[in-house]
Amino acid sequence: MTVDNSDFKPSAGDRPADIRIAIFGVGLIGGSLALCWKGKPGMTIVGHSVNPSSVAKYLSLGVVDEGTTSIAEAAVNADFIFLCVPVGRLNDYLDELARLPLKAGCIITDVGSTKASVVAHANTIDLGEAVFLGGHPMAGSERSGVEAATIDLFENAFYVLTPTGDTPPNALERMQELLRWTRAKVVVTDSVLHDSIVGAISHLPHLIAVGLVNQIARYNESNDLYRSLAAGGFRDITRIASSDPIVWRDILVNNKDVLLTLLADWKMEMERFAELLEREDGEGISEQFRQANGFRKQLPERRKGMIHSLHECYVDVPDHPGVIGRIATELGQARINLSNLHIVESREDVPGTLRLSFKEAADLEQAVALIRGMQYKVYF
Ligand SMILES: NC(=O)c1ccc[n+]([C@@H]2O[C@H](COP(=O)([O-])OP(=O)(O)OC[C@H]3O[C@@H](n4cnc5c(N)ncnc54)[C@H](O)[C@@H]3O)[C@@H](O)[C@H]2O)c1
Ligand SMILES: O=C(O)C(=O)C[C@]1(C(=O)O)C=C[C@@H](O)C=C1
Repeated sequence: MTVDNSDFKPSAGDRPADIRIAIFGVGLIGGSLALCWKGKPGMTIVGHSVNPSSVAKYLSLGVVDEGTTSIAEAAVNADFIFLCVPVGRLNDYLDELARLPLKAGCIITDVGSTKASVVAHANTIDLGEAVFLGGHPMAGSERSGVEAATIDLFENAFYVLTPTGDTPPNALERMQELLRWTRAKVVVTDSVLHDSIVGAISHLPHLIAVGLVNQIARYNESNDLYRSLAAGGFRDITRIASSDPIVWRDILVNNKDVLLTLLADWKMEMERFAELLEREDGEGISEQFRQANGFRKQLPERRKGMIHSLHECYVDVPDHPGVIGRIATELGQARINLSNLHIVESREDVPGTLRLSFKEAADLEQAVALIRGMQYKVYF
């Protein structure tokens, strides 16, 4: 079942009853969730960290309304508790919460990248009048920490919930209602199935990316050209290798059994390629690419922002200060109505790419001519 909140437009009629949301671990995910609810009528966000300086940072950044290092102070009066810590800590937090007099009907949830173990553990403890409902937003970044949090991180992404047969329907409804503010699409599935699927589309890619980077790093010990010449292809496939080591240690160890099966399949996939290369089977190799191209084209396009323009172009821009401003200024002076500008890639010493969106085809045509006149490469 999927509930699409991507067109959610908060209005007076959506004013929630006064609710208190406790977020344990206000990092990338916890902080981005906090930003979705911060300042909304009737909502109070309490941030928890074991580290007092982290609590101070959450407050100084204005991501939460209140902050504490006390689990009890954060949790006791909460209507919702989001556990946004590494998955290796989830069971400990659940055990701590089980010892507290939580509010009747309090929904405890997590955002962990694995679900089966935390859902199973929650089923073995007495949470009193509180309820556990596993959750996992299928959105994130290789960056971490509250500084990386953004309000639109979950927009148009899928947010997985993993209720069990014991989950009260009302709890699922209340959670879906709260998650409307993230503008994510809520999807409900089984926790074990979740770990098999997410293991394949998320955990295995992270493991492969890290292995590839470390393989090239070893080659680079003999010649620094490996690092110097690494361009878009290597950077694209290895972006996620920069993810947090502790967060990913926990994810991979927690999903070990699934990953060992996936790795066996991956080795067979690589063996298949090796055989094609051994035989110099060009057609076989091309077919592998055709199959991959075909499947990848079916991946859902995830758009953020309200404008879904049909008229877009891409511009390669050198990494010089002010380039983006110059292009926007030239378009403005030509009175071309630019509806959206998205920086697709922008990193040091790597050319950036802009995606320019227009509501009208005529605006796109004018813009392409103008930008090409500025000697930038424009493509579609
Ligand atoms: N990074 C992603 O793309 C992503 C996406 C979806 C879900 N998740 C899940 O979200 C959770 C948090 O990941 P994140 O990316 O926000 O990481 P993060 O490092 O940005 O935030 C983790 C938070 O947990 C706290 N923390 C770390 N170690 C702790 C410990 N031992 N005890 C108590 N608190 C601790 C940190 O202070 C921080 O506030 C993880 O369970 C992860 O699997 C991550
Ligand atoms: O967007 C990224 O960089 C992510 O890695 C997010 C990503 C993934 O796509 O694998 C990573 C971990 C999550 O649990 C969910 C999604």
